[in-house]
Amino acid sequence: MIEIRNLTKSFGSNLVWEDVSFNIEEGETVAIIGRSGCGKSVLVKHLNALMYPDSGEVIIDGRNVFDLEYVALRKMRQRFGVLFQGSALFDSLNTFENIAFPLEYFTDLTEDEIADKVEESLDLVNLAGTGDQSPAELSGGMQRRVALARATILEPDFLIYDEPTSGLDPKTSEEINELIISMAQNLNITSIVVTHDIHSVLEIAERVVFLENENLSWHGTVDEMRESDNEDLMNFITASEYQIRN
Ligand SMILES: Nc1ncnc2c1ncn2[C@@H]1O[C@H](COP(=O)(O)OP(=O)(O)OP(=O)(O)O)[C@@H](O)[C@H]1O
Repeated sequence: MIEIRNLTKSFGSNLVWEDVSFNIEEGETVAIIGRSGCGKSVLVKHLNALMYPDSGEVIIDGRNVFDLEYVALRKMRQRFGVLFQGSALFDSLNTFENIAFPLEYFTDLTEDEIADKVEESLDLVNLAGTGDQSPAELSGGMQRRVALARATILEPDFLIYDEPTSGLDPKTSEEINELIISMAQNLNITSIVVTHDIHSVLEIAERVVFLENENLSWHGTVDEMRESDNEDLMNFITASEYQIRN
């Protein structure tokens, strides 16, 4: 479990949010939603201490990540995978090499062991046989799947998705949503998804955290969100032009 306790963050005089507290339970998928610039990316960067708060704690397995020293911090960060916005693949490496990269860098596995793992991972994201293609040869959806294979190759406990469906057409977004669900189930990953895409939230998330006006304005289950009378939340959802009430 990840416990976020009373986090406050500002950059100079720009207060991003204050006193944010919520828990992320093991194995669940939590969506972090809110308007552009409300501090979603800044929040997830605190989970693995890529950013430090003004005050507050993030507790993983009983320890505050902001108190960890070099070796423990490195170990903790390796428990996180990140799917970056826009995939962020290395253009000069082919699909196989992109996925193998974390294994080459962080493990002592042999070339054969790495090859086996990469093939397995390609299979899991339905891209078997594409190892020698370059990112430029792949569609946007396929690139996202390669990035997902790379983000999960070290078998992380936690996976952060930064806008996983942005820039994709509805059908491809649907495929990515299904993959996020199957990754969570097959690899028993705890998923944290930053998104504007309410349709995606309804598909993949169990719980929702909504940031607004420098605060955690609302959080609850997806079912509770459908019934919520929180005005800011409803305005945000309405603005996304997606009807969640049938
Ligand atoms: N490294 C930084 N230094 C100074 N200010 C920053 C830094 N990173 C983010 N900010 C500011 O923090 C605020 C929140 O940014 P953040 O990127 O977390 O928003 P977001 O909700 O993820 O937005 P979007 O949906 O557009 O990606 C913004 O005002 C941004 O300018």
